[in-house]
Amino acid sequence: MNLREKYGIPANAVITIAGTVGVGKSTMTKALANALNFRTSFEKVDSNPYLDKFYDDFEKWSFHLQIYFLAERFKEQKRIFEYGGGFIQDRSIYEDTGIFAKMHEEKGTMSKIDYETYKNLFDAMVMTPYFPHPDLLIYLEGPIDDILERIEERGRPMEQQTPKDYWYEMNERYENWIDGFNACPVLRLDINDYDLMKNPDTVEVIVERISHFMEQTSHLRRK
Ligand SMILES: Nc1ncnc2c1ncn2[C@@H]1O[C@H](COP(=O)(O)OP(=O)(O)O)[C@@H](O)[C@H]1O
Ligand SMILES: Nc1ncnc2c1ncn2[C@H]1C[C@H](O)[C@@H](COP(=O)(O)O)O1
Repeated sequence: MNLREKYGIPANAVITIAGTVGVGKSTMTKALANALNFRTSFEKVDSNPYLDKFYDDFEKWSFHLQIYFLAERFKEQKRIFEYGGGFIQDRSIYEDTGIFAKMHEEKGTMSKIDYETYKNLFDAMVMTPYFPHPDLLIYLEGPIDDILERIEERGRPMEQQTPKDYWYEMNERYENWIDGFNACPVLRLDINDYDLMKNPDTVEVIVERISHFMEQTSHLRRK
């Protein structure tokens, strides 16, 4: 019996992993998909044609990048629901607008007109009764200094060259955003409560928590 069966997680569940850059979403996505025998939906970083340019010049490339991410995530969303679920998704579509686009608009590195155009498109595509929300959003959180260390260790040059204040501000925005998020049930996990790198078996504890949480919130989920 695999962990999904052992803990009664529905085979068609869609679980999305949210949290700031470097917190451990991809690592968690792989571990959970492996434990539950689910498919994965990853953000493509290396093949993103705008990301490097964006980090070089936020003002010039913010709009292009947001449109690119929106299209990519929407395609992934379609793929997930065409398979009938059974997916772990690395980052939710809600973070694009709730964190990134909003932050750049408020900092002045995305124009108000571009933001409005982007937001209208996002709302028309996503915030409709026809858009299926995930069954669960797992929010990863932890001390910002630990997260900065992880960004450093991972060593993506574009992120290394970005001032630390950018990551501090993003983390703060995440904490405020998650407190008001209500598109689907949220399970918050502290990154210091598990260590999937040193001890991969801790994934079972997380699966158990997911199972317990999904049982408690089953009345809130899509049928
Ligand atoms: N539990 C952990 N302990 C130590 N390092 C970790 C842990 N989880 C992830 N990492 C490391 O932190 C970095 C960022 O993790 P990643 O999963 O890529 O984050 P994200 O997808 O949220 O940006 C990677 O180098 C990864 O190996
Ligand atoms: N919507 C986004 N706008 C700007 N930058 C974004 C967006 N989504 C992801 N990113 C960036 C942040 C990181 O540099 C990479 C990958 O994110 P990660 O949290 O490491 O998976 O893309």
